[in-house]
Amino acid sequence: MTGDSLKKRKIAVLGSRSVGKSSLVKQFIENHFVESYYPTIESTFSKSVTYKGVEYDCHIIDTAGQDEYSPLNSQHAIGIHGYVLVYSITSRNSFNMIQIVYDKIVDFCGVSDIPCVVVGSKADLQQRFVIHVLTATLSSSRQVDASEGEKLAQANKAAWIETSAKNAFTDASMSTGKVFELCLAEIEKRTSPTQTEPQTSRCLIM
Ligand SMILES: Nc1nc2c(ncn2[C@@H]2O[C@H](COP(=O)(O)OP(=O)(O)OP(=O)(O)O)[C@@H](O)[C@H]2O)c(=O)[nH]1
Repeated sequence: MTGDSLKKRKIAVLGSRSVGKSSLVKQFIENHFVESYYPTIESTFSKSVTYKGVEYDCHIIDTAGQDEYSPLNSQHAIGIHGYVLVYSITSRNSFNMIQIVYDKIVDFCGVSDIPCVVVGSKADLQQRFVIHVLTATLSSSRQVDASEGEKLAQANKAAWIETSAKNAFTDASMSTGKVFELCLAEIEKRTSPTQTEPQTSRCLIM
């Protein structure tokens, strides 16, 4: 298949600082995990992904961490087909940011329904809980229950998954590939077969 015949899909990865956005993307693209933390400015990666027998040329934009005051960068809204919104299961604040970011995208794009997957990252830290219980130290690292993540996603008609960039290799249920498959599924649900540009009702004055 030539590059031209691939379906291009642009996916933006957004969320608070240090939730593991870059680690998720790096694990998916390069199959490795880095323990050290280097704040991201912005990076774009490409990968060809086959989903339901169709090959997609995915451009994944790893963005800088957001807070409630960060304005949505227009480059993270215009021409974007789908979103991966990441919180860490160990940070309640990062979970609260998901609705804020989602609402900013909806406001900017002027459409009420955007293709989106909500991701609870660092799910391996939940396993540390078990170790703590066994050693009777009883301190959980989890601050956000899976059911809360699922409920938030449902309320916004988004997909939801928990994952771990750290354990993606050793635990298939934490695969980072599944995140991007879910995102493609959300995009395809809302895309007509002839449509190449993402849906937006925003009027732009150039
Ligand atoms: N235990 C664990 N640590 C993780 C995981 N993903 C990321 N981390 C760690 O969390 C820290 C932040 O990860 P990054 O991927 O740089 O986070 P980010 O969201 O891209 O951060 P910004 O660039 O500030 O937006 C790093 O020290 C990572 O090693 C994970 O799945 N499990």
